[in-house]
Amino acid sequence: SSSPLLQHPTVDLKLQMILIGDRNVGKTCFLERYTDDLFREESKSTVGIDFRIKTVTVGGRRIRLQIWDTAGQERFNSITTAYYRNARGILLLYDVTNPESYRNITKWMKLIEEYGRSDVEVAIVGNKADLENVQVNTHKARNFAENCGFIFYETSAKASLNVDTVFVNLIYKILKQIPQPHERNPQIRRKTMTSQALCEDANAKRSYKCC
Ligand SMILES: Nc1nc2c(ncn2[C@@H]2O[C@H](COP(=O)(O)OP(=O)(O)OP(=O)(O)O)[C@@H](O)[C@H]2O)c(=O)[nH]1
Repeated sequence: SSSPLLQHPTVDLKLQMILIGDRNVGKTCFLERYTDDLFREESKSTVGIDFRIKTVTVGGRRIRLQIWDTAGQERFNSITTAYYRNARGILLLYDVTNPESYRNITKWMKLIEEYGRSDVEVAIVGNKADLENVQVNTHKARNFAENCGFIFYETSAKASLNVDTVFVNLIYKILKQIPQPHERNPQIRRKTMTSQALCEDANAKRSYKCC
């Protein structure tokens, strides 16, 4: 059996992310577009939890992503919330043609607050933006997300709109919290640690109560 280093000779970092949101908003399709660049009209409802792996290079760092896809049905919450605590990034999806899925964002945020890491980075994602009968106001949704300090995008898994962009932006935000591994130069090391300490302080003060 080879060492983990030999198995992943080029990976600098492993990150876990999780997709949450109401059933049928397109979480599985969104993830499949990202990892396999495909789209299914007949996507099956997720039972419990599933994951996919993707390796990407962001900011010059090779990152192995483990991305969890959860069932939107409430009866699975006791299973899926157990995966929140290892996730550095959460993608909270709603369907732009379904106002109820947007209103339920606050319910999902309560679960993030209860089960997630205090320094988790969140993206609010309005999916199915390819459809014509959009019912959720883009500006209101964006304002809401940005007031919470979250990333915001409208996306389409079907038309392949902004799917990569959401992940890249989220990864950049997460990387800001993680010191670079070039710790040989003490000058750089001190700087990195200071900025990380500042980040941690800012995160400690952050609360979703603003929303
Ligand atoms: N038009 C359009 N349809 C989409 C898009 N994304 C997903 N769908 C459709 O929406 C339906 C539900 O997609 P899923 O990915 O299974 O939804 P989910 O959020 O994973 O659902 P659960 O597993 O039940 O929580 C499927 O019929 C998809 O084809 C999109 O961007 N545009």
